[in-house]
Amino acid sequence: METVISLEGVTAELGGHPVLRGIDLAVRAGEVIALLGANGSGKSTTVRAAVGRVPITAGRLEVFGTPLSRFRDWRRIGYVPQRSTAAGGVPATVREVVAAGRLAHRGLRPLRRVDHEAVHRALETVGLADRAREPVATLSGGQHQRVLIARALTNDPDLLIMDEPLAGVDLASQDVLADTVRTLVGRGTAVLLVLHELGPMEPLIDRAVILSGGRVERVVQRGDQLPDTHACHPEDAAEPSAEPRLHTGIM
Ligand SMILES: Nc1ncnc2c1ncn2[C@@H]1O[C@H](COP(=O)(O)OP(=O)(O)OP(=O)(O)O)[C@@H](O)[C@H]1O
Repeated sequence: METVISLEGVTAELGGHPVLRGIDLAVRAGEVIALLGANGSGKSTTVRAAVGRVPITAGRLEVFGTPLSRFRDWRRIGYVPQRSTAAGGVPATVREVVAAGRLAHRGLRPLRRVDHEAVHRALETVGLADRAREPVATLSGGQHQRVLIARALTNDPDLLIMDEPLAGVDLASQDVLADTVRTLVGRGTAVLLVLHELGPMEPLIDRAVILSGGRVERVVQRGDQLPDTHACHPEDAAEPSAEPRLHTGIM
């Protein structure tokens, strides 16, 4: 299987402080990899480094066999950052936000039929084709998340990276997101997820990489015992939430 992304001994600093202290991670075509760990363990920084948003200070980082510094084929990677919204006060429709994902193809030229088809396909994948004409501002948090994922899917990426896609998302939308990931994996797409709770993603995860203090603490293969949530997020244990628990299974 092709290795779509590999990190070897990757280190990175933010604000002059070391944040990643030697991350090893490999994702192959069709795999679903979950990055887990306590708040501040370096999960977001790892995926941001993987898409070139945080410079690495040492180690090797390759995407599709090319060092990141020389990689140019960004259409092959879809990235959904943490805690963003699709609306941002802009009165755009769902279709317009998703169509922005085709800018890499079209620049500022008008969208062609093939672009519209790609947008429609992405909206169908996340179950929002029937909401295409609605303003994004009218969507729920979970639907927003699905719009952002659709935008990341418009170029049929070979690697989809999502930073906490389940955060603040209702259970019904979580199930839709899990179905979306299942569909993508069926097409051979690799998926790298930052998660706090596995929720309905759990049966899809091939490997969980648990970070601690900017290092890989351990790797858990599918079928092996995953840690419980409190082991990953001790701070969560100190403040039990009044919210109903997500169905986390072995997490
Ligand atoms: N812009 C920044 N400047 C300085 N330090 C930062 C910056 N962003 C993050 N950090 C620090 O880097 C460390 C890792 O942060 P990161 O966001 O990668 O963790 P995380 O595992 O994704 O956490 P969470 O689960 O809370 O999202 C933390 O100690 C954080 O305080």
